[in-house]
Amino acid sequence: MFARRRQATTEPGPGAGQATPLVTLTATGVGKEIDGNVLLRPVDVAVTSGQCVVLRGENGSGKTTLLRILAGTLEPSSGSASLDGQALDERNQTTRSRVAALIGSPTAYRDLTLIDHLVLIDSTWGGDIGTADDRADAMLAELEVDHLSERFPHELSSGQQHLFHLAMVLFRPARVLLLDEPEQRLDTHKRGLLTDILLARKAAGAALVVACHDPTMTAAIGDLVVDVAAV
Ligand SMILES: Nc1ncnc2c1ncn2[C@@H]1O[C@H](COP(=O)(O)OP(=O)(O)OP(=O)(O)O)[C@@H](O)[C@H]1O
Repeated sequence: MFARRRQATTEPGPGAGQATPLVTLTATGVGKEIDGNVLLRPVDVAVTSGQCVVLRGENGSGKTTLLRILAGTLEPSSGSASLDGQALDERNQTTRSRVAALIGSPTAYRDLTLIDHLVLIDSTWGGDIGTADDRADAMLAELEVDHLSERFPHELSSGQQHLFHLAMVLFRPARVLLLDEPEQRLDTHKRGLLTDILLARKAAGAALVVACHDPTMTAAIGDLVVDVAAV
C-alpha cells in the first residue's frame, strides 16, 4: 500500500495574486558550527510581510548557511529561528507552504522542457487564472524567457538557466521568499527586471530575505541590511 501523497498546501500567497495574511520570520542569535568549524557567527534577523532584508557579507561569511536555517533545512547550533512563532522545518507543512527558497540549484529534469517544469509545479500549487499552461507561460514571460519555453534545461546559457531557476521558485505562492544571490549571472537589464519583480512581491505582501553582492540591487530592494560577520 502506498503512503498518502504529501500535500504541499492550498494556502494563497503573493505569487497567487491573492490577499496575504501577515507573516513574521525571526532569527535570534542563530549560529552554526560543524565539527568545530564556524559556518555562521551568531546573528539576528527579523522580517515581516512587505519588507526585504538584504544579507551582506564577504564570501564565506555564512549568508547561505543563514538562509538554510531560515528555510528550515538546517538546524542552528545556537539561537533559534521561527515563522509566526513556530520553529522552521521544511518537513513541516506550514513551513513548506509559506516559504519558497532559491538556495543553490533546484532539481530539474533533462527530459522536461521549461514549461513542463512549471506545469508540474502548478500541479501542486495551482492557480485560478487561466490554464496551467497560461500561468506557466506568464511566469516565463515575466522573466523574459518565454521564447525558451520548449527548451530543455541543458539547452540554456548559464544566465538563462538561472532565470529558469528563479521562475521555478517565484512561480509557486509564498509568503516568504529566501533568495541566495538572485542577481548572479544576470545582465544589467535582467537585474533591473528581477528588481522590479521583487519590489512587486514585496508590495503584494511577501517577506523577503535576499543575500546579495550587488549594491544597486541592495539599495533598490532592501529595507534593512544585515551585515553577516566574517567567520
Ligand atoms: N559542510 C560544511 N562543513 C564545514 N564548513 C562548511 C560547510 N559548508 C560551508 N562551510 C563553510 O562555512 C562558511 C560559510 O559558507 P556559506 O556558503 O554560508 O557562505 P556565504 O556567505 O554564502 O558565501 P558566498 O558569498 O561565497 O556565497 C564558509 O567558510 C564555508 O567554507
